[in-house]
Amino acid sequence: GAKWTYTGPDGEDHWYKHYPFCRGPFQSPIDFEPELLRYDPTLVPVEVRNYNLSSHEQLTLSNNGHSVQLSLPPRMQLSGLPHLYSAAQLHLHWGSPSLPAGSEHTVNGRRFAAELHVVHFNSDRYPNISMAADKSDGLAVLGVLIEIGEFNPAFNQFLKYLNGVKYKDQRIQISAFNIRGLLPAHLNEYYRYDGSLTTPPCYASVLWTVFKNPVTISEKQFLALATSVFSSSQQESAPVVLNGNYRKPQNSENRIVLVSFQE
Ligand SMILES: NS(=O)(=O)c1c(F)c(F)c(S(=O)(=O)CCO)c(N[C@H]2CCCc3ccccc32)c1F
Ligand SMILES: [Zn+2]
Repeated sequence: GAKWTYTGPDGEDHWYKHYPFCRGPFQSPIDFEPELLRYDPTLVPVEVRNYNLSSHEQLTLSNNGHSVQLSLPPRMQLSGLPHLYSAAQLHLHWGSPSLPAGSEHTVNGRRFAAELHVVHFNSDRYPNISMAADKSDGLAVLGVLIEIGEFNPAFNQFLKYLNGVKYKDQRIQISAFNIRGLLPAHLNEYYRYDGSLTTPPCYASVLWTVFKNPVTISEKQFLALATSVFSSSQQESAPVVLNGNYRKPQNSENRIVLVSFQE
């Protein structure tokens, strides 16, 4: 597809020119402002299956020029949602050293340092993510808000390999690890709403679950993420550092955000 970036002439305000859905309804991310929240006692804790991958297994870590992503096996599944969803990949959005606030979702206007997304597709209905990506009931993404604090050994299981994917289109095989360790301790408190991919093609195909409780990574881990990878390929003369790769909050259009917790 057409190239897109987070700033400049191909930045988010221009995405709609090649990707019309980016100007459509139900766009993500949004700001979780108090007036939109509605407690829903039927929201059960998210259940993850087979997230504890064996270190004998290998995963592909890659730099797609927009984020660093880790491929995930479809036997990793989500239950407790309207359908069974199988994992496809995880990736991150983060800020920059000068502006260490790069989460996509914000809470009452507060932007966190970074945000992890674990992308799943509706495996009750679709054979793979490509067939599911543009269907209204196609995807379910788990969002984990990240703030700077204690060192996080789980994130280091893939952050330690960033120098192997410095440039766009680089990919390496890494040892798998327990992906559950990247999520907050408790999966019972979350925001739930119908939204979209936060990158082109912006399909309104995502059931979002953003956990209320952030996780931490250390300042050093954040700086490694914010300074180690480039959106440019190795061949290009001028390296362009990849950071600030978050879309700004979209119009919530009076959408209700269900919450599984009471203040
Ligand atoms: N924030 S977000 O909305 O979760 C989100 C991203 F931000 C993001 F960059 C990606 S991407 O890395 O694939 C770059 C462009 O789509 C995805 N890809 C998903 C959805 C699109 C189809 C597809 C196919 C295979 C694997 C993953 C995906 C994405 F879902
Ligand atoms: Zn994302």
